[in-house]
Amino acid sequence: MLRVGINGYGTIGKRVADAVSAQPDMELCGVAKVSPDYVAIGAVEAGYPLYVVDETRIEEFREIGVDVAGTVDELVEESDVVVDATPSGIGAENRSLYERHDTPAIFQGGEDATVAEVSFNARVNYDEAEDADYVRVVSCNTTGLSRLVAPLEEAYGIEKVRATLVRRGGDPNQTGRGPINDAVPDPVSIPSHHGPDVQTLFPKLDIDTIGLKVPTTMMHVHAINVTLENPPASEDDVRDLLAAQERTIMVPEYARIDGAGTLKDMAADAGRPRGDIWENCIWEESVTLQGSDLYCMQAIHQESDVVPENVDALRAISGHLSGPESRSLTNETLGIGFGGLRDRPVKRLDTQTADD
Ligand SMILES: NC(=O)C1=CN([C@@H]2O[C@H](COP(=O)(O)OP(=O)(O)OC[C@H]3O[C@@H](n4cnc5c(N)ncnc54)[C@H](O)[C@@H]3O)[C@@H](O)[C@H]2O)C=CC1
Ligand SMILES: O=C(OP(=O)(O)O)[C@H](O)COP(=O)(O)O
Repeated sequence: MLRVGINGYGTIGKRVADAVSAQPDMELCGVAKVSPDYVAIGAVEAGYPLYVVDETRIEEFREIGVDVAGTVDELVEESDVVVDATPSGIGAENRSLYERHDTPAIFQGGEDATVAEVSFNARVNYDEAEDADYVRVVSCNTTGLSRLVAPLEEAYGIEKVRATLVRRGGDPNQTGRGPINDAVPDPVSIPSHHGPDVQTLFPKLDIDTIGLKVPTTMMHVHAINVTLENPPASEDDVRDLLAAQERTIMVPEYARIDGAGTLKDMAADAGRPRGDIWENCIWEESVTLQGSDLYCMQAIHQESDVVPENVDALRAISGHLSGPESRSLTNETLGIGFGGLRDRPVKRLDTQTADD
């Protein structure tokens, strides 16, 4: 049984805690939190031992009826591996804490690549994490790009990737975030951090990324052009290749899903926890081949696509299951593969009787 501690219990931390709890080979030792608030109450209601980051605030937790199991130091000592899901930059500061206890750690994509020995995606380089003590799961957009690049690179070879990332302005609970009524180049300089980040997984890949932020909390949306070295005969071959990927959903035209909002609505209807969508959602109609240029658009749920990657990173770093075994166990326990759509035929609306 792998004993896992979560340091930083926010958007990513609470989802990883739930995912770890669902694994038959893992035990959640507890979660560490800074402030006594509704999220702390939720952790205790979920039955997770709660540890405090700042010892002087223990009484504040007790005042709102939250039992404290100990300090973050104790959590790190008790854990075989820690998932650090603290805000960008704090993870790097925490590395000395993990070193002091000789506890391996998984960091998140908000940290620089230098925080860990390996930047990680379960589909791309699971085996590289096996000898590491410190691993970084790449950011949500980078995870989404890498899941798309991996099968295309293997099947056709890639000459060049150009991707425009329309990034959600903030998460639903980030009330202080903007933009409110704007579309903001972010960053205005090119490339955004995502291209170099994808290269931490694919060092030889030629990729340019451009980012901008828009006022939505739903999902990120990517518009992507990949120049293939050996393009297939038809774009249906690409659709079939992408449909066969474990953490990809092809969104068919007949489902009439016209945007990120409808995807989120479907996830809620399907009863997914928090309306999460762990998979890349690629609009089937957007997959277009013009000579060797492939185009497509995909939506990435920023709050959840890295969650299965964290679970696999935990197994990779502890070395007790192979990549395929870990991915398949993670997919099965979380329910990855979207209810109604995952196993449906790839089919265009114009081949059906239009009733609309
Ligand atoms: N939210 C997103 O869309 C995604 C975030 N990430 C990355 O995941 C990491 C965490 O991001 P979020 O979960 O969004 O942040 P968040 O702000 O929702 O959660 C971070 C939590 O850590 C706590 N915290 C702050 N300082 C701490 C400390 N010293 N020790 C322990 N806990 C501390 C905060 O109070 C908060 O509860 C970042 O590196 C981010 O870039 C990666 C993919 C997607
Ligand atoms: O990892 C993320 O995005 P990113 O891949 O654009 O860095 C998350 O959506 C967090 O992004 P944020 O830095 O806008 O909070």
